[in-house]
Amino acid sequence: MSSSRVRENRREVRIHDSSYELSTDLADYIAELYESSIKERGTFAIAISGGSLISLMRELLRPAYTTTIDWSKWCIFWTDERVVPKNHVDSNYKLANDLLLSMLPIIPSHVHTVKGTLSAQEAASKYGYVIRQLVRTRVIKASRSNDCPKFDLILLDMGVDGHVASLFPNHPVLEVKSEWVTFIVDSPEHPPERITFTLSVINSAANVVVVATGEEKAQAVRMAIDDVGPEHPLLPARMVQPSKGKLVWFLDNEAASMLKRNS
Ligand SMILES: O=C1O[C@H](COP(=O)(O)O)[C@@H](O)[C@H](O)[C@H]1O
Repeated sequence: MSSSRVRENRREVRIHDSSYELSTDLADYIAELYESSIKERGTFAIAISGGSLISLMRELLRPAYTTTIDWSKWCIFWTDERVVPKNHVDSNYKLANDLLLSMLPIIPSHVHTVKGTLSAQEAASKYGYVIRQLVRTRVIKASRSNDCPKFDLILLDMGVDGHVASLFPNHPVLEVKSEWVTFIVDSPEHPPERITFTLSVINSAANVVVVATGEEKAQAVRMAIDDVGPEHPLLPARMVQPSKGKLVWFLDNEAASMLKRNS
């Protein structure tokens, strides 16, 4: 059992030998951030993504966490959602609910889902409004340097092409700075209609985690972390650079296999 960590400024890269070790470390890290948020302000505002992240988070279902965490303090949001009904197989909410949330005593009104029955534009605007209200009532902190929400933790799962949330490489959505939540109707990956946090919101968080596992993600991990490939300047994973917060990458050996420090 081994793992390695490289820290520089406010970025850390954790590389694990197995997905079991990765998920254990991830659960410990989430629990640590939960504790410090509770001490600081009594609430934990966490935004989750879809994809393989959710299976990796299932370590939180172990009694070590279920019995020690006060789940009533958790407020859950989505970094992105596909514009489909909540019971649709493509729904990020359904994935998280089926594999994780339904097994935890989280207060239903603290689970802030996206209305997938509206148009993408309406769903994004409504979700932005919900977040605005919760910033006003201090459920979510506000950033001091801009007017953005400052989530206690944003959990991203990087796709093979280097996308995070529903921010895709070289897509005009990467330029949206004035909105907190925006929408796309031409996602390169199915389904086409999605809503997503903008980079402004992601980079205003107090803590951001990016998870990537598997050899097929190694190239994008290299481009994002080693900052190579100037031919792809608009790689979303590389654009995740919290302005004041901390960024931690959680990788397995396969995803880390092309990193400079690994060769
Ligand atoms: O479409 C999406 O994909 C990513 C990554 O998914 P994976 O299957 O490559 O792990 C996900 O994090 C994002 O939230 C989602 O909407």
